[in-house]
Amino acid sequence: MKKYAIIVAGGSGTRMGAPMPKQYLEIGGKPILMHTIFRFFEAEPDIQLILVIPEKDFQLWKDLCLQFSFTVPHRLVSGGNSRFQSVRNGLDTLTDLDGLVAIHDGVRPFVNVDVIQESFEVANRKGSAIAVVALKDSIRRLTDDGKSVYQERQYFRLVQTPQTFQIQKIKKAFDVTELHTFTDDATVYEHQGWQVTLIAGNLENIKITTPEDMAYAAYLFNM
Ligand SMILES: Nc1ccn([C@@H]2O[C@H](COP(=O)(O)OP(=O)(O)OP(=O)(O)O)[C@@H](O)[C@H]2O)c(=O)n1
Ligand SMILES: C[C@](O)(CO)[C@H](O)COP(=O)(O)O
Repeated sequence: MKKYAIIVAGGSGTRMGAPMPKQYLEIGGKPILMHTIFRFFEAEPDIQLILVIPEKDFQLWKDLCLQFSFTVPHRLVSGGNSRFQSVRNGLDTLTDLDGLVAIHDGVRPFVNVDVIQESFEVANRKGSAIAVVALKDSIRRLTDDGKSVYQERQYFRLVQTPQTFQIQKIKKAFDVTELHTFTDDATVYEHQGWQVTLIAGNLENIKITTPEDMAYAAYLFNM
């Protein structure tokens, strides 16, 4: 069973507000994206890696690979205007319908190797494997009339990536879905009437989003 990973990094990082898209910012002296790609290579050395970035950044990325002597094999695919479209562009390049694909945010460099391996193992058996973590805080739901309602947190999970699937199914789900407002791949899959399987993610697997996350990421890197 062949394994693929689509690393989506086609965003512009508006919430980070940095001079360049956050996926190219450095942690521990190396661009975030290189740490992320390396985790997948470490977990599955035979994996086929697909990196989705804006076409205008292809040269920048190639220059960074030279500058940092980054030699993990991967191929580049052009990003789209939304995360959904970037994932779809990556999936469109996959022809091996019998394989498995992990879809992962380029800005989650602290994913555990164990989580990646388990996601492939579970997706092979069940069709999908979605990394999630339990909440530590209490939560409340806001209502339209300006109030809030207590929620039982044991029924909730924070959803991370990787989200790993049998290629045939996730390709079909993305092909037939016209609504592009889904915020993750599990929801696109589920929209076909297929139930997703959850696996335990790791708490450090944060999505680097805002400037405070950079300081926390530096701390996690040095742990
Ligand atoms: N058109 C897009 C938008 C997002 N992403 C990727 O999806 C992941 C999660 O998105 P997010 O954290 O929201 O990244 P940005 O869109 O860059 O951030 P922002 O919303 O602050 O602009 C990131 O790795 C991002 O690069 C993508 O591949 N293509
Ligand atoms: C896919 C994701 O990281 C799961 O938590 C999240 O939905 C991405 O959201 P974003 O708003 O595109 O960053």
